[in-house]
Amino acid sequence: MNDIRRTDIRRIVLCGAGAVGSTYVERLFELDPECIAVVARGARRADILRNGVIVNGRSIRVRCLAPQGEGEGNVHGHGDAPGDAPPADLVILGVKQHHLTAAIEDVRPWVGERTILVSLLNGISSEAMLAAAFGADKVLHAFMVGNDGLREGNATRYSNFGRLVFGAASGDVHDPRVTEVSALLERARIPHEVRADIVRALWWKFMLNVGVNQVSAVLRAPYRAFAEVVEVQTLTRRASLEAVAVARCEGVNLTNDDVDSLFPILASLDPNGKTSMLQDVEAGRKTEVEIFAGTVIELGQRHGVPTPVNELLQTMIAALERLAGVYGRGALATSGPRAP
Ligand SMILES: NC(=O)C1=CN([C@@H]2O[C@H](COP(=O)(O)OP(=O)(O)OC[C@H]3O[C@@H](n4cnc5c(N)ncnc54)[C@H](OP(=O)(O)O)[C@@H]3O)[C@@H](O)[C@H]2O)C=CC1
Ligand SMILES: CC(C)(CO)C(=O)C(=O)O
Repeated sequence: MNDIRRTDIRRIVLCGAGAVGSTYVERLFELDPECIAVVARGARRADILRNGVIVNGRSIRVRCLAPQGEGEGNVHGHGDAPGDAPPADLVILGVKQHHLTAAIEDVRPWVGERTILVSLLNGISSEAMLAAAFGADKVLHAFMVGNDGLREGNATRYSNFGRLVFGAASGDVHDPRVTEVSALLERARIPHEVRADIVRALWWKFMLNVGVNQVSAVLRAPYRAFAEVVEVQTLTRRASLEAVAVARCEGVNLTNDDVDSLFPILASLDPNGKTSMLQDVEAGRKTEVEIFAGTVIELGQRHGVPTPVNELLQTMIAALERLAGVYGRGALATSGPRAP
């Protein structure tokens, strides 16, 4: 399928150095400061140029590339403009879903014929968006599991890196792109797992996020609550079971046992850590509810499957977003979890 001659991955461009993306910047910069650069414009770019990417209290002075329209007359001066560099061997996307369309345009100058694209985004749609923009032959399917990154302002803290689960949609674990990315992750000490059933695995992560992220957001529940509070578990199960039901209608063989498998994963995370969606709610940011409840509801309508729990969660999360807009994020802040 892929007749382009492949060599080691040496040039990596990352767009979206937040809770998850910044942990890749950290590991890749440790491997070789020259191999990794981030792409950012405007205030994000100014912040990275001024402070670096901050992970576990350390400022990483990673190179910051300027997207199209940003380099020319750039007040900060020392970034690289799109024309300056050859295409990347690997482009990693670490933005939220609602920023993906803009991020795709921002990384476009660094995508060449042999570039591989990997999305760290949750949900089941980012790979299709990348494939539509750049061609399916460039995209590997991927997701993160077991990481507990917490972003405060522009700094990220984590205690568990987690692992990148990835593979080719074809299921070929010997696909040259898979082999190349595996070799890079090995060198950079980034835990990873190659899966032949990556499409099903991606849906499994989607099912997890539909339950865990949304319930955490409406109940302000840190990870420990999923082990300690039976009602939190019940609500999570009910939301995730609706994702299982629509997945099965789409020909993806998730089962009710898959829902049980998500709880041990949460038990391995920082007990006081928070899902990305709870972090968004507390920071007064837009959430990714459209790719979780929104997708379950849409697929439910298509297949005649009732999705009442996700409908309620969607309404509650939309209300939280509007409340933050109307009253300010202070009205929604919590003082953090209390130990039992
Ligand atoms: N946090 C977690 O534990 C996990 C998150 N995920 C998934 O990973 C994805 C990212 O989540 P997370 O890391 O939490 O999100 P964050 O909001 O912490 O990070 C996203 C980063 O991308 C930046 N960004 C957005 N658009 C651009 C752009 N065009 N150019 C450059 N930078 C940009 C944002 O800047 P700004 O803040 O200024 O908008 C922010 O720094 C989501 O899909 C999430 O569901 C998956 C597994 C775990
Ligand atoms: C699994 C979990 C909850 C943490 O890694 C996640 O994917 C998220 O916070 O978005």
